[in-house]
Amino acid sequence: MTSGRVNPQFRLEDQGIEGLGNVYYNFMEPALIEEAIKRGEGTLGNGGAFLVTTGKFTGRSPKDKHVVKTDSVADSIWWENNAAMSPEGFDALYADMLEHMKGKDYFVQDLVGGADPAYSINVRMVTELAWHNLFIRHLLRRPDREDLNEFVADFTVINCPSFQADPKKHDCRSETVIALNFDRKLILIGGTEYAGENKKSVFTLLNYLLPEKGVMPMHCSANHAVGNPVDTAVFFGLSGTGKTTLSADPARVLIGDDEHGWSDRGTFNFEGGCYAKTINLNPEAEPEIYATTTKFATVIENMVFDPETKELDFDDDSLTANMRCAYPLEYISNASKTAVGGHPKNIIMLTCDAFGVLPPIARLTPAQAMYHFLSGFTSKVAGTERGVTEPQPTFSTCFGAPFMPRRPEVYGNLLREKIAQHGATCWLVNTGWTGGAYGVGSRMPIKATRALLTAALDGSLAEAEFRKDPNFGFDVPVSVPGVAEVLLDPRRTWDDQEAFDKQAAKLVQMFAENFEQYLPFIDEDVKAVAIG
Ligand SMILES: Nc1ncnc2c1ncn2[C@@H]1O[C@H](COP(=O)(O)OP(=O)(O)O)[C@@H](O)[C@H]1O
Ligand SMILES: C=C(OP(=O)(O)O)C(=O)O
Ligand SMILES: [Mn+2]
Repeated sequence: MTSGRVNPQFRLEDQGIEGLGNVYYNFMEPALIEEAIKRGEGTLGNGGAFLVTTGKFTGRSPKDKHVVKTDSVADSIWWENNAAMSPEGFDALYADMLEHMKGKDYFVQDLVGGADPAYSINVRMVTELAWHNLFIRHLLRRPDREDLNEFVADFTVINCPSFQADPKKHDCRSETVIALNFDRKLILIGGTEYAGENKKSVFTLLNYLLPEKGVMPMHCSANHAVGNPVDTAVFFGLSGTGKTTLSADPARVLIGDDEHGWSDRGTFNFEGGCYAKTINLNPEAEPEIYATTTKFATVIENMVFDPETKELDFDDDSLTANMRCAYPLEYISNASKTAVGGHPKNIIMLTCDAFGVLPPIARLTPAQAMYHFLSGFTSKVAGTERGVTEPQPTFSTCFGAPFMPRRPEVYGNLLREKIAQHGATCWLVNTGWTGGAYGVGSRMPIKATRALLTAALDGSLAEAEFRKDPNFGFDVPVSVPGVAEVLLDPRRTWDDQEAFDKQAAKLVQMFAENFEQYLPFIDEDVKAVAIG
């Protein structure tokens, strides 16, 4: 039996996917929740939120993600960063997955990635879980209902958590698999229930496709000034650095919280929703995101709650530190209706420095911006990736290495050209530790980060007095209204200043060692600002 709305010429059977049980096409939120509850996938929460747990996998499995090594992509994929799968392995994987799917019910959402129609792709998401269908309906962009009658997918994603891959037969690493095949226009996901794999696999796809069209794909959030989309800011950052938190600024219009493109026409969100961390979510510091946790159909993933009152416990990380809520963009009251913005006037590179060495804000020259973009220094926070249980320093190039199929210089050069063309001002913002490293100091207060960002974005910070940082060579403001002066100089926040100097020297050394790999590819002016 099939139900729902679908292009009669583009059913799963037309794609060669046959023999399934019931197929539910493009169900809307209430019907998806009914189906999910019927199947015991989760329970209803306050305000009609939907509460789920995901079992063993509560974060991404980057090591289980593979790109299929077909002739057409063999020369353009950065294989040192993307595990290969043979075309034969993929064909066997696909055949076995289709066999496994036989007789089972599936949910289909026909969606769009990219708010600018000039650069968007149609994505069909086929999911075993009704709530995954709800999740991805929030996260990607929903076409008008009437347009579904003509929808044809450019790419299809099949997500089947109950399927277990066979490393020998399928040329993968474990029973969990995420396999991207650019020739077959297919992404197969098996053996994990973590919802983030759905959205990040589409992101990876766009990161491959868009550079060929001259569009810079970015792991960043974005917002613009009220009434003035030309005044756009983007916030690059690896998971946990504050993209979602800091872009939801009540004084600005939210374009999106995670993935954007920068074309000759300006910036555009790839997505139509947000995926926020809820650990220690505080209604005073983050009221907009907090409010979404009791809105209809918001997906609450891996949060502990009181079975009687369904009150969520924001401090209980016993299931994972990576507990999340997923909601459509419009649940943030000041979100953009179009999800597009201008050319970024300001580019913020967020880092979460668990060493407590980097200043809370620094102004970067274009060459320094390129240096930090390629370096991508931050700490992985607990939970988002399997096996990470406390902050772990890492260099994740382009602030998103797990999602970058091409070589870093492809993205670096594109960004460089666009910064030069549009004269964007670049900043490095540390949302990590102050007053000592992780274990001694504490996380930068959100209020201070917000005040610094406000000053950077409204132009007042440009007027401040700056000092040159002795370790990194960038400009650091000496004082900013509304922020304790001592915070601006990390060395002064440490009790033991010699210990700071040692830690700083160690970090400079780490930067230098990591950057060696980029030296053959970069311009002289970037080489000149390379530290260490
Ligand atoms: N100074 C700060 N700036 C931004 N986030 C902070 C800060 N201090 C603590 N946090 C917390 O860090 C986390 C940042 O996560 P999030 O915004 O979801 O990052 P991302 O979207 O980049 O993955 C949130 O849980 C937020 O409450
Ligand atoms: C969903 C994710 O993104 P982020 O933490 O950047 O919001 C993720 O990394 O799994
Ligand atoms: Mn985020």
